[in-house]
Formats: sequence, C-alpha cells, structure tokens
Amino acid sequence: MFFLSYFGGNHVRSTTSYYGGAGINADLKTFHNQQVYAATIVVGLTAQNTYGVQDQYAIPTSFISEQFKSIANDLNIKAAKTGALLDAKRVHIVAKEWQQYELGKLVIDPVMVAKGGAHLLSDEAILTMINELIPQAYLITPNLPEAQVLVNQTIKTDNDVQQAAKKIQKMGVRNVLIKGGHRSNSENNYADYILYEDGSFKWFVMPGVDTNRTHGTGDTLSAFITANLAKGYDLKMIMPQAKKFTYEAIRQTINVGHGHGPLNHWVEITMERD
Ligand SMILES: Nc1ncnc2c1ncn2[C@@H]1O[C@H](COP(=O)(O)OP(=O)(O)O)[C@@H](O)[C@H]1O
Ligand SMILES: Cc1ncc(COP(=O)(O)O)c(N)n1
Repeated sequence: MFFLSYFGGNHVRSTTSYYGGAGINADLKTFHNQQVYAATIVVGLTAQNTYGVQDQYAIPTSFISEQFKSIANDLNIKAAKTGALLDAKRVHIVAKEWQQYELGKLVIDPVMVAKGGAHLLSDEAILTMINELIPQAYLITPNLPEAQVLVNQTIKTDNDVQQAAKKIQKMGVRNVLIKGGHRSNSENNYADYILYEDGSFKWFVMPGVDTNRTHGTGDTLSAFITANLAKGYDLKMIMPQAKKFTYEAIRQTINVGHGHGPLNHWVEITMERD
C-alpha cells in the first residue's frame, strides 16, 4: 500500500493485511493514535495472520491511479508513506502518480519480506524503486536486510551501516533511517541509525524486548514518523519519540494470535508528552 498524510491526519498506504497486525492496519492504528486523519490508497491485499502471508492480490494499476485522483482532488495531504508495493508495475504507477500530484513529504518503507518469509516486493521492483521512487522521497526506512539489497552489499558492522546509509542517500532521498531490529548486539540492544539531510547522524540504541510479538514494528515506526511530519514537526524532534512509541508498543504486549503477534497501538507516547 501507499499512505498519505493529511493535516491533523494523513497518509496513503500500500498493502493491507486483514488480521490487523501489520501493513495498513498497523499504519492506521498508529496514525489514529497520533491523532492525525488518515486516508489510504490500496496497492495490494494480503491474506495474512501471525503465522505469515497466505495469499496476495495486486490491485489493477488503473484502479491505483483512480484512488490517487480521488484523494488528490479532495484532501489536503501533508505527508504519506508507502508500504508493500508488490511489483515493478505498481512501484512505477505509485512513482508516476506521486510525481503528478506532489502530496507532501514522502516516506518510503521499502517492505520486501514479511516476518514469516513472504516476499512483498519482487526483485525487478527494487530497481524501479531505486530509479523512480527513492529520488522523490523525504525519508526511507529500510531494515537491515532491505538496506543490504538496496546497496547490494553485506552489512555487518556499525561502519557498514553508516556507509550503506550514505550510499542510499546518494540515490536521491533526503534522509535515511536504517532500522536495527535484525541485529542485536552482545548486550541485547538494538541500534537504529539515521543519516539526516544536513549530513549529521544519530544512533538510537534501545534494549531488546524478548518477544516474538514483533509483527508490524517497521510499519509502526515509519507511520509514527509520517504522522508527525504531517503535523509539521521536525524529523530530528520526531525520531526519539518514534523510537519510544515503537519500543513501548512492543514491550506492553497484547495477546493476539499464535505466531509473530502484533504490537500494542494503545500506548500513549506523543510529541507533546510521554
Ligand atoms: N525485539 C525488539 N525489541 C526492541 N525493539 C525492537 C525489537 N524488534 C524490533 N525493534 C525495533 O523496531 C523497529 C523496527 O525495526 P525492524 O524490526 O528492523 O523493522 P521491520 O519490521 O521493517 O523488519 C526498530 O526501531 C527496531 O529497533
Ligand atoms: C501487508 C504487509 N505490509 C508490511 C508487512 C511488514 O511487517 P513485518 O515486517 O513486521 O512482517 C507485512 N507483514 N504485511
């Protein structure tokens, strides 16, 4: 899906998952939590639960264009995020429509593989994303495996992470956040790294929560950021709260499903107070 952010609310998003834990559902819950209005442009559907993705269905590209037109002709969108875009045709149409309508700050969550292993972006789509979508983005939020695919290199050390972020920024995106959920260190900390457009950078290190209820962590983090960009907050102010929100949503577990369970989107972390 593809998400847009709209003042006092926002977003356009790409793929839905109907049990409610990841994809558009995690995004919408996060937007709602942050008190912004959310709109959606659906690019694909998944039959999905905490065990994995059982099936996928791609929305026809002409219908994706219709959704863009409907949103752009009515709503005052301030920021948007993408999610799983499935294939090259759909990445292309989203990139083309984004260019036409210019709907505010674009956050790309380059969802490639779901927890459980299902592929949500084809190999040929990655090149289309690099060539057509990434140069239009304000922020991209790859996890470590996605960053490795984007730069076509293995990422092991902190220095590798920093070099990869530089390489991704050179693709034309202003800010790069490489999420560390797939690489805990010997103290069981997870470190996320952000390279800002002014060349400054920051590591966000948080203790790892010992749980398999991590479905939708990346969606939640990037949706929190998008929601608060829509409200007009500066990215450097948003980042610590985005990390805190995601961490608390993982830590304060809810008991849903039997596999990779979803997060708790009722936690109360805002930009104004925590
Ligand atoms: N078990 C965990 N404990 C604490 N933080 C986590 C845990 N798993 C992921 N995170 C955090 O969740 C966010 C999403 O990261 P990640 O899981 O890498 O994204 P994705 O869902 O795209 O794979 C990051 O801020 C990461 O540090
Ligand atoms: C439709 C959709 N979008 C995104 C994700 C990624 O979430 P996760 O990496 O936590 O599985 C997903 N599983 N399904």
